[in-house]
Amino acid sequence: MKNIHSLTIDPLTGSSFKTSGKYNLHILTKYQFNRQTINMCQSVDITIGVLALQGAFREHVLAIEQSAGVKAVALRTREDFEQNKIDGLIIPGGESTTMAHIANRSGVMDILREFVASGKPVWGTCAGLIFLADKAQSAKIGGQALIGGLHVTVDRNHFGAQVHSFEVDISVPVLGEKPFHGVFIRAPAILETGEGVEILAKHIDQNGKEVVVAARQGSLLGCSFHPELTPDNRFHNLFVDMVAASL
Ligand SMILES: NC(=O)CC[C@H](N)C(=O)O
Repeated sequence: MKNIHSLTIDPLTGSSFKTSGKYNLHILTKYQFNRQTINMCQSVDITIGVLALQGAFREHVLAIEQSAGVKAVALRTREDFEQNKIDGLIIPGGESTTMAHIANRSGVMDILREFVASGKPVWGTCAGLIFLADKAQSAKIGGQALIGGLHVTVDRNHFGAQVHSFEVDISVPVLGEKPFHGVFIRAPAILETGEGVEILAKHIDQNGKEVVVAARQGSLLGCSFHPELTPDNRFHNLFVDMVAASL
């Protein structure tokens, strides 16, 4: 059989590129196409910052650095933000009230708000989702500072206290057909979504109510659970694709 090359067509733009191998017509989802584009462009030089004030930031750094051509940097201080040109930012799980307290005390809060306003991709997981939300219910007495930007109302600890933490496979169509294993630890839920918010995943809560557990709004991504605590890198790949597409 003559040696021919694969022809991969992006279903959205119709553009195509050759890959080594045989001419077989692959129709990829936009997500898969981006993935292959990123993989092909190994020289893509992306730096993703992970807010490291508190919480599960190390796990995000490790997960991000499994993506070819992507560097992750832990950010704590104003100087860290000033000394690193970052293309995207992850706000990890932990305790949103603590993060807000430290961010305010260290002068990082306004940098975070400026970064969100810049339009560069930002991903909040669990406490990070709360931090990114415009509104938070069940906030601490006296209220807690939020970065804002994601037009949602979240309910802190929606699924209960630590002892009610759970793991469950959920459907996240944007990642493909295979369910994603969600690790919910004193997790929030999104109760209201505003303009421009795309719902990516839902879950039935302990009261039988369907709540949103993952959403995207332009360059902002949020989820109630902890993808960094699973070996499944699809959520991190989705975020890397968002960052790559924004460059
Ligand atoms: N795992 C987590 O990030 C928990 C979030 C925490 N319950 C909060 O309200 O900030």
